[in-house]
Amino acid sequence: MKTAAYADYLIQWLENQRTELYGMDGYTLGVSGGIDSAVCAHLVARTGAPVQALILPAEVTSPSDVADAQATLESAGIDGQIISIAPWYDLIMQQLSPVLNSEPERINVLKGNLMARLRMIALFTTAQSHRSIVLGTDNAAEWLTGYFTKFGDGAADVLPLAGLRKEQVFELGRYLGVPQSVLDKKPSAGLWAGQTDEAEMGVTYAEIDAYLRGETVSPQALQQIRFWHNRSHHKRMLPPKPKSPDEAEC
Ligand SMILES: Nc1ncnc2c1ncn2[C@@H]1O[C@H](COP(=O)(O)OP(=O)(O)OC[C@H]2O[C@@H]([n+]3cccc(C(=O)O)c3)[C@H](O)[C@@H]2O)[C@@H](O)[C@H]1O
Ligand SMILES: Nc1ncnc2c1ncn2[C@@H]1O[C@H](COP(=O)(O)OP(=O)(O)OP(=O)(O)O)[C@@H](O)[C@H]1O
Ligand SMILES: [Mg+2]
Repeated sequence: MKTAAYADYLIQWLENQRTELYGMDGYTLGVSGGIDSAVCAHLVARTGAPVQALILPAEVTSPSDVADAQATLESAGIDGQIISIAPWYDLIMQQLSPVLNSEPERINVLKGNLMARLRMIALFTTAQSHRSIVLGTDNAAEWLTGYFTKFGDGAADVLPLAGLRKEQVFELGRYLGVPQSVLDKKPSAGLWAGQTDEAEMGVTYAEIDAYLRGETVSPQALQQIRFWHNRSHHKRMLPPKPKSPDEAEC
């Protein structure tokens, strides 16, 4: 990758989407303390357009991630706000408890998906009030595996990192000046204590990246990549629509 040239391309691409496709004034994004949102923050900072950056910790969010998110904003030269989603989460879980299955599968994932969707609400509400577009931070590895919450962090107006393998996101991060603490940490959705992407998916980003480069990967890695890819087709498509009465000749 010609890193500097690709960074310039992405900055211009973002501006084209914002002005020509959407006709909007700025950008809104969530900044977690992880590499994907850090790269996005640096890219939008370099457009010169207004940016609303939100740090949205839940109760499970570690203080070090919040500190890394703040360091990210400082390094990008943009202001941000810290807004806790914990009270919203507690209220929704409490009010929904009568209708929730009392023994759901993957309870951590269910709770984490609620957090991701609460962040989506915060971002779209803020974006609309500023006439901004919402950035999604998914990269090519996450898109392939569907490793995001449908209508949560997967909900966005643009996906600037969707063409980048994880290794390329790091490369861009180093070039753009993302803080070292962010570059050094293991990718995590931060949806429960100790969660890492690679442990949950059962495959490393190095292996997913190798697959994306078209290289041969181990049978175990291939099995896991196929498993995650096949279970997530529904996330990469628009909701199916039936024929109209005219089309169905009814
Ligand atoms: N066949 C099917 N199997 C399961 N769900 C199906 C479905 N067809 C439609 N659906 C719909 O999709 C929903 C499930 O999809 P979804 O809600 O996305 O849930 P799901 O894919 O089960 O969970 C999200 C995954 O993404 C990870 N994640 C989430 C958020 C952020 C990050 C990160 O890296 O930061 C990672 C998270 O740890 C978890 O592994 C169902 O409620 C249903 O409405
Ligand atoms: N605590 C948070 N505050 C604000 N936004 C968040 C928070 N947690 C997650 N997000 C949003 O959800 C996105 C998806 O999370 P994800 O973990 O995939 O990316 P990341 O944390 O930026 O990088 P990495 O995958 O390396 O951890 C983030 O990029 C960010 O936009
Ligand atoms: Mg993360």
